Amino acid sequence: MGERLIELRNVAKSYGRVFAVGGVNLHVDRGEVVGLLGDNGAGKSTLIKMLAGAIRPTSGEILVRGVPAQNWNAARSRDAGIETVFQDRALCVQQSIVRNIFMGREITGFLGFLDTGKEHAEAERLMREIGFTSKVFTPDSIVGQLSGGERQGVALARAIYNKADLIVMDEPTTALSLTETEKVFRFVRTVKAGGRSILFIGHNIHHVYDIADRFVVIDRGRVALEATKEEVGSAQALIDFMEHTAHPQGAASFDPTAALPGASR
Ligand SMILES: Nc1ncnc2c1ncn2[C@@H]1O[C@H](COP(=O)(O)OP(=O)(O)OP(=O)(O)O)[C@@H](O)[C@H]1O
Repeated sequence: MGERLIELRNVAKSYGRVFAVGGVNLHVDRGEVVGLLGDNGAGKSTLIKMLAGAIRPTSGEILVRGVPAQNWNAARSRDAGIETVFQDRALCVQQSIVRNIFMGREITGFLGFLDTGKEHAEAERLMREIGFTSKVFTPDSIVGQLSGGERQGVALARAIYNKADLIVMDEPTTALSLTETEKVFRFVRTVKAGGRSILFIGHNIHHVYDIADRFVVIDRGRVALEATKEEVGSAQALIDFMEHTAHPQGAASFDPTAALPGASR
């Protein structure tokens, strides 16, 4: 098992009397891809916002490499090597690829002036590293002219430039074509091969099953299942489990281990 990069321990978040997340344990180790699944409103976004330091847990602990984090916020999350690629990808569509990659962390040279030559060379290196190359676009191409999958590439290049150890991808394949989804998968595999970790949030269970090593299913703010791919055995078993958790009357008589060949819990 790789180093424990991040751990949420018994973390809860409430808004007034509404519990968005109630007492969740979740961890990501180095070099693994964890799939985070759950219905609409299950609490996935709340969890990743807490990881990103965008919101604070109401209770519970966040541990970074085994050490409890103090005063957790967005800057500390970034410093801890966590980058979140949100659903809208938070890119400036009127700007070039190179400007988007280095936004807020520009490469400067003598007297603090922007070193555009170095930025271009570094952008090309990053794009090669994640297999994001093309005869059509260059680092100067405008992001608004790129496809959804290519925009994901820009967001990932930025995360890699920022030396993220954990990249949180919020529904990265939603609204992508098959070819583009395959590109995103290729990025994920390259990132993993480089020893980084991914937390992959998705609604398409087949996509998440294909790419993840371990799965965490959230249901109404709680962990309904945590299992490795080996334990789960098939995408269909995961679908069956999720259908039962979404229908509580079925869940009462549903034994997840029966639906998950090889499951140990
Ligand atoms: N700022 C907020 N104020 C009040 N309730 C909130 C707030 N943010 C989230 N919630 C509630 O918390 C619950 C979990 O929401 P969350 O957005 O985390 O779910 P999700 O799993 O990401 O859903 P989706 O897949 O639809 O994006 C929902 O019931 C939601 O209405």
